[in-house]
Amino acid sequence: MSTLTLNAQPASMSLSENPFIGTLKPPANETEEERVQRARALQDAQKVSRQIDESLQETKRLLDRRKNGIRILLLGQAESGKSAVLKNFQLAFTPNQFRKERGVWKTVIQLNLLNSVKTILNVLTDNIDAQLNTPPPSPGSYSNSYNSSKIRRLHLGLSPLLSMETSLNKMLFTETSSGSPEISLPAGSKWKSKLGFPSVSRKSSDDEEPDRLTNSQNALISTFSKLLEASKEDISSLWKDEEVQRTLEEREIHLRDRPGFFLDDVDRIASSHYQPTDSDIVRGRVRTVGFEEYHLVSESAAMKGSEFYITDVSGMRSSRSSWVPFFDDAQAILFLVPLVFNQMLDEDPRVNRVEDSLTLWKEICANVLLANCNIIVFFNKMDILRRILASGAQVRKYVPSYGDTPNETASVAKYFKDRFKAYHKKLSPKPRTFISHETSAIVSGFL
Ligand SMILES: Nc1nc2c(ncn2[C@@H]2O[C@H](COP(=O)(O)OP(=O)(O)OP(=O)(O)O)[C@@H](O)[C@H]2O)c(=O)[nH]1
Ligand SMILES: [Mg+2]
Repeated sequence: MSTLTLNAQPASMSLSENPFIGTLKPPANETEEERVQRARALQDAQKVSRQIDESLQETKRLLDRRKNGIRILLLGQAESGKSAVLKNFQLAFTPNQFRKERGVWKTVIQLNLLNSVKTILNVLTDNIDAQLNTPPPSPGSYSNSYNSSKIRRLHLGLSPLLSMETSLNKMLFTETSSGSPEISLPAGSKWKSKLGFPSVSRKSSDDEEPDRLTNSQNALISTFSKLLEASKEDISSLWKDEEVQRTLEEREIHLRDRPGFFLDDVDRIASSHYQPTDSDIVRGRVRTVGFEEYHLVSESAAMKGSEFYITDVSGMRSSRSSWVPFFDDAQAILFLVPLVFNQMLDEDPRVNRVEDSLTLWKEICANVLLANCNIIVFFNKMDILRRILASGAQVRKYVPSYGDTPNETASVAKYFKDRFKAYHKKLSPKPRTFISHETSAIVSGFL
């Protein structure tokens, strides 16, 4: 480290030769008072010099330690599963630390659950509006069990919970510029500190420690949980209602494939005594804003002392230019590609998710800063791909070049793998091996 050796004082240099301290030499005709002042200034200067030396030593020690660790950068579009992979690393290498955070996920997961409820209510309300504006094809042909008065009653019943959800989101999370209804995480794990759990990340795009929640804010969280419990039956019957399921199907809204889906577990999650499981935490959705680096020191005896430095970033299109400073340091990049060929980007509903991943992939492959970096592709969300294909969706409808290739999981995965591999070969500045895995990052323990 040239800057370290340039700034450090050579051991052979005496204090009086030090140019910094040398300016404190006694002037001619110095009075006693001036001499005392100068001695004090000299002592202060020596103290500062020692502190600088110590901090340089500490920086060097940390840099050496970091060099021996495994430095991983997680990349991929928003919702590709980067934070889910990070949580899997935590679960695999630092399970005790991971489980200590269990409590802070309760509120997040309960808010995720309510987000799905809001989506259903919005769809039903839109549906009723549409029916009111269009006369039925034949009298009585709309037999909607969730008619407008039922929806209004449901809205009314859930309104204290919904308004409390708005307050909680404001209190704990960041509003995104995309206007997304999802909860967003202000630069990593700082929200966990708010909820009383000390941050474990090394550095992030927001290093300010937030204030802990006040008693009244904690009371709000606990009231929210109790209100949710009181609404459990309403939520459960809403989700199980056949008419609701049919409406969602007609509108092609597949809630199970969306981030933070917990409606199949209402009874368990909407209980005030609910404790999230490992799998719940991995599935919990909080959109990453900015970046955060996590330092993991393996807790297992087999890998004792192994260290990982994992950087998790936001995958939003508007955030991707801020990834570049991390390229220099990364030893390995895990590049997440969710194979959800029938989904569009939230940020731009005209852009297909897999096409966006391919565009991003080409840029990453061609980047000269990453010429020596190992890049591993995780073709993620394989469980969702299987569900999409089982529902009968045809790949060629969304990706015309797929043509008449069989519409089944293995063929679809191979087709996309071949495309990513071809660009990797064509665009890499130097030859390197293409490595990929098919993953479902919500399956805890997949690593
Ligand atoms: N079904 C399924 N869900 C997944 C999988 N991987 C991630 N998810 C879920 O998809 C959602 C988005 O995952 P995240 O890990 O938050 O995505 P991200 O890439 O960190 O997204 P940003 O922070 O917005 O950049 C979460 O609710 C995850 O639980 C998967 O393989 N299968
Ligand atoms: Mg994330």
